[in-house]
Amino acid sequence: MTDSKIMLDVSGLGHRYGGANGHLAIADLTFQVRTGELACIVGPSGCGKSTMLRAISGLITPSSGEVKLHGDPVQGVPADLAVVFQDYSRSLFPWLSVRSNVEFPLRSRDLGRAERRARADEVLEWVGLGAAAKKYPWQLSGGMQQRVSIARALACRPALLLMDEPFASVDAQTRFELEDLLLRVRKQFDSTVLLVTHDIDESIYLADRVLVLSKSPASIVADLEVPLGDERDQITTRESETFVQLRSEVARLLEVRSAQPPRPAAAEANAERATTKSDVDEPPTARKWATAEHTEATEATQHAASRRG
Ligand SMILES: Nc1ncnc2c1ncn2[C@@H]1O[C@H](COP(=O)(O)OP(=O)(O)OP(=O)(O)O)[C@@H](O)[C@H]1O
Repeated sequence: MTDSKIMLDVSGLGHRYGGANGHLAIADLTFQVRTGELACIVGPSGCGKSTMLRAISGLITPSSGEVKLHGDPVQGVPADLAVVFQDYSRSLFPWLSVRSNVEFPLRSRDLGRAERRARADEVLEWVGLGAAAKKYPWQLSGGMQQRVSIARALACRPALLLMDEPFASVDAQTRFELEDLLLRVRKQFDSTVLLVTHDIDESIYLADRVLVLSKSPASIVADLEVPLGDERDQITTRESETFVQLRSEVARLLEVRSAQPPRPAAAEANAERATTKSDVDEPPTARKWATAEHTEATEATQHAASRRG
C-alpha cells in the first residue's frame, strides 16, 4: 500500500483507563484504511471497539501509539472527520428541525447561510429525507432519525467517516435499508468509512475489508479482504458462496478467540474434531452469540455515549 493511498494509519495504538494500574482496554492496534475504502471492525462485546474509535477520533488521548489521518498526527478532533454513534436519540437536538440539525456542525465552518442550507438539503435528499427537512427528530421513526445523523455527518464532507454500531438500535428491516443507504451514499460521496459492528453478516455485507478483534484488551487477529464486488444486495449477496465462507471464517475467529474457555490439552483432540464439525454446520451459532451480546452492547454503548456527552 503506497502512502498516498492511506487515509488512516493506526500504529501501536493502546489505551489504559485510570493510569498505570488501571484497565487496559486496547493493546497495540496496528492497521491502515485506504482512501475510498469501507473497512468494518467486528469484535466481541466490551473488547474495546468504542475506546478505539474514541482514540482515532481524537476524543481521548491514547496511552500509547499513534493515529495519523492523511499523514497528519491526530491531536484533538480533526475538522475533516465525522462520527455517527449508535444512539441517534442522544446525538440529535430535539429542539432543532431536521435541517437545522444537519446544518449545525457547519455553523463553525467558514460557510455562508445559503451554502449551509444547500449542503443540508443535498444530503437530506440523498438519505431520502428531503420532505422531512422542517420536521423535528421526535416526529420521525428511529430509522429516519439515524438517517438524519448520517446526513449530518456527510454534510461536513468528512475525509473519514467513523461509525460506532450505527444500525444497532433499529429493527432488522430498517437495518437492511440503512445498510443499503450507506453503500449508496458511500459511492455518491466517495467516502472513506471505518464502521464498528457486532454483526458478522453486516460487517461482510458492507465491507471491502473486515478486521477481526480479539477479546479485551483488543488486538487485531485477522484482516480479511471481502471480494464481493461493488454491486451488493441483501438476498443474493448474502446467499453467495464467498459470503457464506467469510461468515464461517469470521465466526470461527470470534468463537475460538472469544467465546470458548481454555481447554485442557488432553481434551484438545476430541474438541478439535467437534469444533471443525460445528464450524462447518453452525455458523448461525456465532450469529446467535452476536445477537445475545447485542443487548448488552446497546446498554454499554449508551453508557459510553452518556460519558461522552
Ligand atoms: N471511561 C472509562 N473508564 C474506565 N473503563 C472504561 C471506560 N470506558 C470503557 N471502559 C472499559 O474498557 C473496556 C472496553 O470498553 P469499550 O466501550 O471500548 O468496549 P466495546 O467493545 O465498545 O464495548 P461494547 O461492544 O459493549 O460496545 C470495557 O471493559 C469498559 O468497561
